[in-house]
Amino acid sequence: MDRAELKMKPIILTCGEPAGIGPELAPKALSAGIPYVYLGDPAHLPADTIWQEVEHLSDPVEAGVLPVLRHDFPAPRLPGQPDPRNAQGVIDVIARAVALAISGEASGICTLPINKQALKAGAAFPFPGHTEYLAHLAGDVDVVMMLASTTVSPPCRVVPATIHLALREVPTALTPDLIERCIRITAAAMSRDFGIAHPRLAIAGLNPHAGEHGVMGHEEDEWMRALIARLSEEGLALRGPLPADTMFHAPARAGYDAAICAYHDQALIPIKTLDFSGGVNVTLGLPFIRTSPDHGTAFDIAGKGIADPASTIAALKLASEMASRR
Ligand SMILES: NC(=O)C1=CN([C@@H]2O[C@H](COP(=O)(O)OP(=O)(O)OC[C@H]3O[C@@H](n4cnc5c(N)ncnc54)[C@H](O)[C@@H]3O)[C@@H](O)[C@H]2O)C=CC1
Ligand SMILES: NCC(=O)COP(=O)(O)O
Repeated sequence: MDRAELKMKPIILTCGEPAGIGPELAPKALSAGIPYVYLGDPAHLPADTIWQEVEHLSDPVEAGVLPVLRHDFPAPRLPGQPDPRNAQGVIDVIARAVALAISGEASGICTLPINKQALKAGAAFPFPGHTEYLAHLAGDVDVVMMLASTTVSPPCRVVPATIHLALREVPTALTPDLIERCIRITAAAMSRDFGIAHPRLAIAGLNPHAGEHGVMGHEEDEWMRALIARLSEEGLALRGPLPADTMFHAPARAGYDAAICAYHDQALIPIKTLDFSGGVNVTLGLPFIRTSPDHGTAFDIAGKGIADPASTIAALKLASEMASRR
């Protein structure tokens, strides 16, 4: 651990869905050597977890011990089977973590996965995911979701312009205004949080072959090219619209720092294929730092003790790097 990390305020690691693998990943990630405090119910942690309750985030805890800021839940943890009674607790933990980050007590938050369906069923959660809920908690700010690789070179960083949206709704939701906001937020965050002074962004087309000049779709010719040209004149380093199928292999990735994609799977398939265990989900545009592992609740393996903490460790490390840059 370097001096900056030693002095850094801890990151809050939110428990996420108790029935998922989150509570198993929390103690496993201690090996990263990053200061963090788990916010959740200690009764949900695996029985062999060595943990200590802290009242304040700055309370000292010995190495190898998981510091826990207690948040009691009404129901026990049944791996793989979310209990609707716990849904509101999951939501409240995220809000509590955000308050700690906004107040400056924590240097950022790293969220363990939630199960969108369980939160909707158990607490009528009105948001499709963390990203939208965090934007709301921060005062309805404009944010974008980025998934960033940490172990492949050249790096793979992708931004889905539309996020948790049915595919049939994408063409209507994908507007020049939306892509422009994604470009501006991403470019600013690449400079501020990733240390890339003049970020190069690639913009994927919506259609196969980026429309092939109207043969397979019209959005690229109707407005995407004009938007990219206008923003390029301002000095932004942009390329596109590019055919999405040929923009993610290594030589192509060497030509840009982040890709703005039209929809969820166009962005997430390449990164989860290239770097599932090292991928990190980052919300750009928030007034505080938020990262997350790139995977979900993995109910199929919850309780088996086999969940891989690599993505959580990568998420904690990235949050710590971002915090030291700020
Ligand atoms: N940031 C978040 O809160 C996220 C939440 N989700 C939610 O998670 C739920 C389940 O989503 P799925 O699409 O099934 O994706 P998933 O990532 O939970 O699981 C996909 C496959 O990957 C495996 N896997 C995932 N993480 C792993 C790990 N750390 N170690 C070993 N194997 C791992 C699982 O066992 C499963 O076979 C959904 O409700 C989804 O919305 C999904 C992605 C991110
Ligand atoms: N597929 C990515 C995902 O579901 C992450 O969503 P969020 O909870 O971070 O908004």
